[in-house]
Amino acid sequence: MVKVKICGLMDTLSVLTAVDAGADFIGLVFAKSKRRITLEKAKELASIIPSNIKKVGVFVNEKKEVIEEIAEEVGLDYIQLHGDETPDFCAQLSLPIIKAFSVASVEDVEKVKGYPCDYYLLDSPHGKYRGGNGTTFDWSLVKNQAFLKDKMILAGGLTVENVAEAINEVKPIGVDVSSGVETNGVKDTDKIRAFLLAAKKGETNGKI
Ligand SMILES: O=C(O)c1ccccc1NCC(=O)[C@H](O)[C@H](O)COP(=O)(O)O
Repeated sequence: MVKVKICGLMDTLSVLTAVDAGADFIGLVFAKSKRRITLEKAKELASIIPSNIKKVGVFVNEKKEVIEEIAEEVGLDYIQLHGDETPDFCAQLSLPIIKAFSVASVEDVEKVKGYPCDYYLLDSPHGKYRGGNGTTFDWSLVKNQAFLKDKMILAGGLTVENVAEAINEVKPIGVDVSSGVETNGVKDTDKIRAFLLAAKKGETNGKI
């Protein structure tokens, strides 16, 4: 079954809803964003996430020492790098890595090759912030690419309305959402449940 990451959670009710509705990854944003949370809040939210659900810390061009200190304090399972981090930088981190890439061209997809990481999060080109902008990209750029198959988390503008279509068309190993489960910029528990239901019903690439 496809894995689902719900990103940018900032409050207890949203976290408990994502946990109850079957999320596989929960993303906590430590980068410049309207969804950025403090270290204290992150520790509080992390403490109510069961260990089978992976806690992902999202960073943009952050120092290795800062990432490692936050990861240790919060108990992160994955580091999501959403900036211009190099393959060398990814290799230096001791935790599992999700590397995010903005996809607007075939060349952008080619850049993914050679990155040492556990998952590639393929996202739309960034807007005001490096992620979480709620826009889709051309999925045809990333489908039928053998080298992406086992590691691809599809992101960018996914919603309850388009997530099943996205899964069927692209066949990623996972999907990620932030804006699509919000109402007026705030996480919406009904949308979190509906998204997880729609995503988990979608087809998979048979690898999970
Ligand atoms: O979500 C943010 O505010 C954010 C800010 C800076 C860097 C990354 C950020 N989010 C990372 C994510 O994984 C988002 O879920 C992803 O970009 C998709 O967002 P959306 O298009 O809003 O579903």
